Amino acid sequence: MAQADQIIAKSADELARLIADGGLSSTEVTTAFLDRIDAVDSQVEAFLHVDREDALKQAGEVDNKRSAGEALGPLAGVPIAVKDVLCDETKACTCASRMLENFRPPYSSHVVNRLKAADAVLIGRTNMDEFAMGSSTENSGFQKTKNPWSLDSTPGGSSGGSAAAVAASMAPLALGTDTGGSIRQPAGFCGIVGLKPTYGRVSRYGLVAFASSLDQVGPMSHDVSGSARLLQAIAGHDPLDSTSLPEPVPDYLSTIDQPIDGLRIGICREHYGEGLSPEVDRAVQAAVDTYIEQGAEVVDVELPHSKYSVATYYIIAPSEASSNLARYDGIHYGYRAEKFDDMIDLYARSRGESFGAEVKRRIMLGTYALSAGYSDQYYNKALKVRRLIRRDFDDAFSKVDVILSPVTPSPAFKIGELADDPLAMYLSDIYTISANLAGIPGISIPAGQSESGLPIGLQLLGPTFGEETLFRAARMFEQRTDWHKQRAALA
Ligand SMILES: NC(=O)C[C@H](N)C(=O)O
Repeated sequence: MAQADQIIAKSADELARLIADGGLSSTEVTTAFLDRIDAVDSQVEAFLHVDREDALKQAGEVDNKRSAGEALGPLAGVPIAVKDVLCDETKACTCASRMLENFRPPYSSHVVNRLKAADAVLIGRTNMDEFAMGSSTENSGFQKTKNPWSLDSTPGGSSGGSAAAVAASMAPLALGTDTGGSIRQPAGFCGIVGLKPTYGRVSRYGLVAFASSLDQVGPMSHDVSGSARLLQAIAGHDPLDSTSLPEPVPDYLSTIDQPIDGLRIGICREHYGEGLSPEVDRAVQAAVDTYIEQGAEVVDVELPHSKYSVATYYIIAPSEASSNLARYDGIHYGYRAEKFDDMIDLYARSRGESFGAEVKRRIMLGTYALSAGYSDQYYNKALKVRRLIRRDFDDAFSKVDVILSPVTPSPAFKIGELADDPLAMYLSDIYTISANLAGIPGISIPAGQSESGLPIGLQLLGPTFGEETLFRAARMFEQRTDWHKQRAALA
């Protein structure tokens, strides 16, 4: 194997350690990943923007710091792909929308600043569903990202570019965002690890808002240690986000290899009914057996309101989106229509010409749900159901440490398969959405493969601030299996 092939096959944790010890320079590592992008991204289309020179400059700075004996951050020299919804003042931030095609943010997001402070190399900006609305990355205003395991399948979404970048070994780490499953679902479809943190664990400052009470930024990687290392760098209180919480951040990496004695795994029987593909069902049952072999106890839990989670989400998320996206009016910033009659016409044309169909659908749904005379019936009622969903989880976590479930009802669907059926697309988030409504953390880990060779994910949900438990429990599975070592066979 050539040196570059060996580098891109390594996990983020191995790379971080090798660079820190001087076994590899960041320039070597970054070059290997940039070359991989050059070789395969024309097939995968995971990136919207890669600046080779800039990435190598960042890598060179890390190498110089190292040779000067200066202290290095925890991600020193490790390349990371960033979803194009997180502001970086040195780059355009498009949210994969024509509306923001030329938008250069005047400031950087908290997480981008944290990555820079951790000495990471920001290698490129990844594709996504427009404004994070979607589950397949087909709603991007620019390109359709392919699943590296099967180029005619979607990578999931909305963080499909980030998931595909990691799965295709174009970056060892990526940042995604998760409003209703947008980290966990693409991680599941692409055979990688993805974690949605507790709401408030990671600052949303500089994250372009979709649904502010649900959005969280989180890590994506090949294995659990990569996500733990990345979360460590971005978690913690930020006074610039009033919803960020001052809870201390544990040292995730130091406990990750400690198995949880007598782990209590909650299973909700309702998760295993109609609509679940037999292949996913089998993989999840096999995962349960793997835990039982390690002394875990399986406990039935009830989540009686989770059947309302998709309906609840598709009122609350579009309502917040309709308000958040009101700022794109063609005047303040963003796309402006060339021809218009008056101000109202300018608003209408600018929005009409630059937003895609799904964004328009969500704005209309949300505006309707919030409108006078309907808000009690829809929005306010959805808030009450959200509270009940949260309460179900509180009850469940008084009995168990984690709740185990599929990530999605089936492995990755084909490009175009659900594109004309928004409801079917919304249902692909059925297992992930309730965690966002409840604000709790969830992790998706590789746990199997379908007969046609597509990855199958496993989800573990934890109580508020239970990320450490999730990492340890996920690592117990990883130590007994090698799904996380499988790589997509791209030429
Ligand atoms: N943004 C997300 O978390 C994904 C979800 N499928 C949505 O379209 O809202």
